Amino acid sequence: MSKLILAVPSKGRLQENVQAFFGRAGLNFVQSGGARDYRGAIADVPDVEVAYLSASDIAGQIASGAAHLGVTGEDLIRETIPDAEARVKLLLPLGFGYANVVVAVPKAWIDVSSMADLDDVAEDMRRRHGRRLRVATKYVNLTRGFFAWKKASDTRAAGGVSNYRIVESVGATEGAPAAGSADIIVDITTTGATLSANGLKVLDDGIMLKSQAQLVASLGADWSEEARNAVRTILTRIAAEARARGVREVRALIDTRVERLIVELGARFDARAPFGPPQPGQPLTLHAPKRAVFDLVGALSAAGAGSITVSTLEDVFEPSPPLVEELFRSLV
Ligand SMILES: Nc1ncnc2c1ncn2[C@@H]1O[C@H](COP(=O)(O)OP(=O)(O)OP(=O)(O)O)[C@@H](O)[C@H]1O
Ligand SMILES: O=P(O)(O)OC[C@H]1O[C@H](OP(=O)(O)OP(=O)(O)O)[C@H](O)[C@@H]1O
Ligand SMILES: [Mg+2]
Repeated sequence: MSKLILAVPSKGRLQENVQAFFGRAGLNFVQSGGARDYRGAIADVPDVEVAYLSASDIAGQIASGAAHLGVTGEDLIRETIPDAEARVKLLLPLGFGYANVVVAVPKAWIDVSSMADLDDVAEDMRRRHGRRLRVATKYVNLTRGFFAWKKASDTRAAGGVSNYRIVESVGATEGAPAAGSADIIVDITTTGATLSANGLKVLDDGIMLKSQAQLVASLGADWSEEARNAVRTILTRIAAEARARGVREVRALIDTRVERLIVELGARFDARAPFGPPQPGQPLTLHAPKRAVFDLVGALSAAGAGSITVSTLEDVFEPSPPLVEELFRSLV
């Protein structure tokens, strides 16, 4: 019997958000031992082992199949797993951990603002000084891919950045140009404060990836019966919470031709009547996308509704949530 391994960040900027995200879905982590125990469980969901790891280790464990399910940054997934499409399934973007992976050069390079300009600089260095442009980064694979892609898609015959070499950097990458160990960098940024403090600027077309935290599943893990049941429970709760966040419940007392009205409101506002037409004298219950709520209220008023209430919901359980179905389809 093999449990579902759920890998979550043990530290860093994603950790708190991840705990809160699972908490909202009614999935509460319990640590089995003391705070130094890096394994845990989820209260009331059997057959789950929670593994507390660093954000970059999570990408590796999902790739290898050591973990079934995890949360980490898309930047780390794309960097660590070259054939990501074949090995992992990105299930849900989580709306936190936003950051861009960017190409940044010294602000002092005033006439360099695009990748094409950068290529000119690189070419110049090679011709005049016989050396290659040095790029400090920990995103080695993403950088190689982006620089080659730029080359392929550039309309100029000699476009792209070809004459460069990567200087691997594990920390304080932004300091590399000032320290003289590289000419430019590729790194992750959110506010841009660190780049700015180091006298660097992002190239206009230098955004390589817009990243955020993702819920990901491993396609290569051992998907035992227990693991499948556990993931179904977890994803069903997550889907119910996510669905609830996007809709509002609208209730209104309507006395005429409710069936036709339901069809019409469905077409106009994507509103649904999860419990069908009400008994006479009872209010109609609709679920509608948050953004359509006030238009829907207007339409209900126009149709003669008396009082109308709008409420938020905690969870909306659907018979077979797409999140669950999609994962099971790709596991086969
Ligand atoms: N401003 C940011 N800088 C860096 N990472 C960010 C930022 N905002 C969100 N992230 C996301 O958080 C992930 C993990 O970053 P974090 O700094 O929390 O990990 P870490 O604890 O530093 O890990 P490691 O020790 O392996 O570097 C990043 O890969 C990225 O997806
Ligand atoms: O654009 P900003 O908002 O300034 O954020 C970007 C900085 O934050 C991250 O470092 P972090 O604080 O995670 O430290 P680390 O290098 O130890 O991971 C990242 O590596 C950048 O250095
Ligand atoms: Mg960090």
